[in-house]
Amino acid sequence: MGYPQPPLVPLNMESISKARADHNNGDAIVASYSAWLEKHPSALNSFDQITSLAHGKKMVVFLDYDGTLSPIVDDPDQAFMTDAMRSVVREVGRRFPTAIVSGRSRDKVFEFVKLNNLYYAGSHGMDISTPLGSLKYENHKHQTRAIDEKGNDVVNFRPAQEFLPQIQELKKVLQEITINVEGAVVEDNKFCISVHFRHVNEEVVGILKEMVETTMESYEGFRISEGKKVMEIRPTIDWDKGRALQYLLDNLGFDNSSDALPIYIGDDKTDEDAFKMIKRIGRGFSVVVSSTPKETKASYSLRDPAEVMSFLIRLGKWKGSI
Ligand SMILES: O=P(O)(O)OC[C@H]1O[C@H](O[C@H]2O[C@H](CO)[C@@H](O)[C@H](O)[C@H]2O)[C@H](O)[C@@H](O)[C@@H]1O
Repeated sequence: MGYPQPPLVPLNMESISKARADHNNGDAIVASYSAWLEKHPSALNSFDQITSLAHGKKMVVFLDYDGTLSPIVDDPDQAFMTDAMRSVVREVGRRFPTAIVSGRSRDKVFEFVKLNNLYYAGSHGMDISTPLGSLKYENHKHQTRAIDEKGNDVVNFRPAQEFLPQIQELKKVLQEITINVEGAVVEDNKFCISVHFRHVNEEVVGILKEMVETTMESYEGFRISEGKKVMEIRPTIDWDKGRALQYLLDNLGFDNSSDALPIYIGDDKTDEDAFKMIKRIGRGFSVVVSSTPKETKASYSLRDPAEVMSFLIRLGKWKGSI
């Protein structure tokens, strides 16, 4: 008795050449990613090299949130990190000074991460809160003492504070002009605003961008940068994620700052400012999270949040073993 035969699929020249093209395209993508990896080697494969350079130094860990600790998802309000990732970050925070540096408002990113043993820099670094007594300099012009929601004495660093009334007004204007653009979402990130277009019809995205750009022409002192299907609007002050990294690094009270070695992991354009800062200060490690080749100043790479988690697990174990 013979085995049942699969139905015969009729092949034509068109389907054969499409399959060949897909195959060749796949090969080309793999080849270009491999070429990119030569320039930005995997931080996992380079782990021993990283830790040997970090030996005897005080490593300080900086982590972006969206696309780094949580995968990019359709709804910004649902960008949860897994409990497993949270445990790993908690462990890292126990072993190294660790900061979350996000474009989100500080409150919102804290709601996602929910860890008390970390530092938080929200609004692209324009909102940093640190426990009173933890900083070397507590008389910076943008610092104010406050009591946080949990009743702790903290030092808030908010270099864009004076822009707050304008940002609130801007939020309302942006909500009004985008109200009829199906899928557009305006997100309040306290010292900056995100206009999301992930769910806007592709043919309308250009019009939306133009509307936002035209509106912003009447608001001096603001800039627009573009992230993943999002326009990020923030005050044009000399402050970004790189400056936030520098502020924390200089201020966390390391006796000899040349011993402090930053490692920054992030996936988006605004993280490039932190990669540039690491280059400028001439020590530390910059790691871009990307599964496709892209222009970056980062030295190392990781493909996705799953690889970020594997890397952080190894980092924690390494510190525990020395
Ligand atoms: O600095 P980050 O922590 O990476 O924040 C950058 C932006 O992240 C969020 O938007 C991005 O992630 C969303 C959830 O995965 C996704 O839906 C959206 O398309 C992405 O652009 C956040 O909502 C923005 O406000 C941040 O500016």
